[in-house]
Amino acid sequence: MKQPILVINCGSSSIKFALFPEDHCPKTTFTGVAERLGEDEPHLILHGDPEIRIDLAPGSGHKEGMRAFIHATQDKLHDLAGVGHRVVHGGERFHDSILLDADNIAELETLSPLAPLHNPMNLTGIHLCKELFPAAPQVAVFDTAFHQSIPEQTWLYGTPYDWYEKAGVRRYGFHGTSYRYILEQASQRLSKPAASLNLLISHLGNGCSVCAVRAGQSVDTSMGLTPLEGVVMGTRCGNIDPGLAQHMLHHSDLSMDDIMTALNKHSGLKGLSGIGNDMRVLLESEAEGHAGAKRAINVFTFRIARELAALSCSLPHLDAVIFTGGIGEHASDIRQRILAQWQSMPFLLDDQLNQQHGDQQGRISQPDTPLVMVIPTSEETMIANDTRTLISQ
Ligand SMILES: Nc1ncnc2c1ncn2[C@@H]1O[C@H](COP(=O)(O)OP(=O)(O)O)[C@@H](O)[C@H]1O
Ligand SMILES: CC(=O)OP(=O)(O)O
Ligand SMILES: [Mg+2]
Repeated sequence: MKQPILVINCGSSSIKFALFPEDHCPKTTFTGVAERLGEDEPHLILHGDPEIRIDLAPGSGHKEGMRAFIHATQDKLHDLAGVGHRVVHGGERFHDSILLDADNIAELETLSPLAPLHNPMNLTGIHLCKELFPAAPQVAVFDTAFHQSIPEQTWLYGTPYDWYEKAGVRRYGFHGTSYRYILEQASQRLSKPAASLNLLISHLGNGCSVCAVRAGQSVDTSMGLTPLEGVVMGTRCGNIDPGLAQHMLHHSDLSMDDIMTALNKHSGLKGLSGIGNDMRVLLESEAEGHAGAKRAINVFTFRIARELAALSCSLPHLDAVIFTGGIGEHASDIRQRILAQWQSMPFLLDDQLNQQHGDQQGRISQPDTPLVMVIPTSEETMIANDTRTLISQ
């Protein structure tokens, strides 16, 4: 094989790895995932036939997961043409994907407090690859880049304006690489130019957000200054009253740091259910009558419906609602319950198509009702494409 491109997609609790051929080809040659990092039973899965599972030492985090992947696949990682990294927060400084150098890596370090569950891990990957593959150029692809088109009235908070001027307090939005991929896919599947499409896209993974795309551009999204704002997620609370933090400071023995950790890591589906953040487990538990699982799923689906309805405010009309991400792609019951919670819209799903996660085009709705689609995302494909483009310039 010619020189491959390695893609590293560091999420909050997982790392997805993919190896792509250097020439233009959307197919991966190899993929793997490190999961449950920093939690119980962290492990690495190398996809293929047979699939290989490697258990990591208890307490292993992103660095250990990445080292284990590179160790287990070193025979495939010779002569890399380049490495593409997902970087979640690009702040106001990075509007597009970049070739990494010492200066912009130093600038990236300053953005870590704005995405504490992500950017430090993204930088871990960048530093490790620099050490292990010193000859390979590295590229950063930002979640925030797709949301540069959001208008000021939407990205400003109602806080004192000098907080924005002095401290960069504004809404940025995330999961943009996924939204960019879904927009391209929707354009192909609907045979319409991307610039003509008005969409609501729901990226439901461990982190969850929704995005309004008007005429092919992001015009609103649910995440804000950090990936904590918006809908209820796996372990994150989503929108809350900021007064809640002071209330908890006075009515518990928690410090501000403890409260932030709770809002980021012990809230959402995990905090509401008391079981965990894995939607598969929650659906099974709910079916067995677990009250916490039912409560968590009800709050989760309602908050997503509410946010979708709020974002529809920016669209002249709606061409399609699209579900993606681990939950959006695989949990038919969750999709159905979200749409049922949006009472003013006449959504009508085709049960069979919903169960099978869409027809060839991805459609799950009945004819002559608002179009609803399921499209599997691939942030890795977008990262590989941008890496190819930047390293060949
Ligand atoms: N078959 C399934 N049914 C329901 N939920 C699923 C299924 N497969 C994956 N999920 C859920 O998807 C979520 C993880 O999504 P993913 O997009 O892989 O996350 P990440 O944010 O780490 O990239 C988990 O809540 C997981 O339970
Ligand atoms: C931005 C974000 O929440 O990413 P993830 O879903 O990978 O945690
Ligand atoms: Mg993700």
